[in-house]
Amino acid sequence: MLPITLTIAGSDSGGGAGIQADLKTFQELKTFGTSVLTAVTAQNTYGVQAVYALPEDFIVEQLQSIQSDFNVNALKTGMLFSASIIEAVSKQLENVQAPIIVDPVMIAKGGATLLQQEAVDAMITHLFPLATVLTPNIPEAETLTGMKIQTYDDVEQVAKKLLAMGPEVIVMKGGHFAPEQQAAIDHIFFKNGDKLTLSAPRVQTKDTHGTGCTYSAALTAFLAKGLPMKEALIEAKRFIHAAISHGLGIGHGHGPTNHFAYNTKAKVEVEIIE
Ligand SMILES: Nc1ncnc2c1ncn2[C@@H]1O[C@H](COP(=O)(O)OP(=O)(O)O)[C@@H](O)[C@H]1O
Ligand SMILES: Cc1ncc(COP(=O)(O)O)c(N)n1
Repeated sequence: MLPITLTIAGSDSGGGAGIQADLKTFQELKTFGTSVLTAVTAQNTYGVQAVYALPEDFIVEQLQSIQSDFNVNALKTGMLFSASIIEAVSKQLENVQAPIIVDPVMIAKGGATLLQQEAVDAMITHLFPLATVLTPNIPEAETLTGMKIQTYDDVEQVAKKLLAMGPEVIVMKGGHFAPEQQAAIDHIFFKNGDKLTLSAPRVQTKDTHGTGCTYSAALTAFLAKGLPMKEALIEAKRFIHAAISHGLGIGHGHGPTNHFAYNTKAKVEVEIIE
């Protein structure tokens, strides 16, 4: 049976992030992608020009349509925008057995708000207890904990605080951390105390629109296919690294990543430190 994946996120008209990045990634990884739209953005590689959030009832309606027909093998959340959307979605996910990957999307690379300030608490209260994996970038992790991250020690302390909020695994994504380093390093912390560090060469490029969405979608797809957690994390890192390394030169601003690359280009070596 084809694994079924689900993304609950916002639409990016420019096709590089949000629902579009997720579905492209799900498809490349040979899973059957389904989607629940929370908001529609007018967006391109320059930034977000407008945001239109959908009514909570209609978001729940979409989710019910999927839940009443499909056996979803893994799902992710992306842009959830408001506290009321988070509450409605979380309620609907309460009895889900499949892995839930929460990408706590807050601010687009161009600075547009994708999560209202007062929604941060709702996310912590309602969604984090349901999360299998949480994938914050550094600014998101700082906002969620109210702590500053400057050193590796800070990364670990913040991750511990996030683990206490409910998720089983915290992926502290390194795209924004120590940009002077030659590597893009993700530090991963597990509830049982295990740690995993995944490092890949940092690519000098401005085409990083949708990296977080694409990464969490790849992780969702690999988990849907039944890979054990650590293998899924390693393959997701390979997927995003290939996508960033082979930019498509699309648009005039911060371009999208290449969702084809994992399947069409040589695989990069990810350094694994356990
Ligand atoms: N320039 C880069 N070169 C290689 N990998 C990168 C680069 N920027 C981000 N990554 C990787 O992409 C993934 C998404 O990270 P990040 O950019 O921090 O997330 P977000 O898009 O949510 O801000 C992580 O695995 C990170 O290490
Ligand atoms: C609809 C939508 N969802 C999420 C993002 C975040 O994108 P990025 O991965 O570049 O931070 C975005 N720009 N638009």
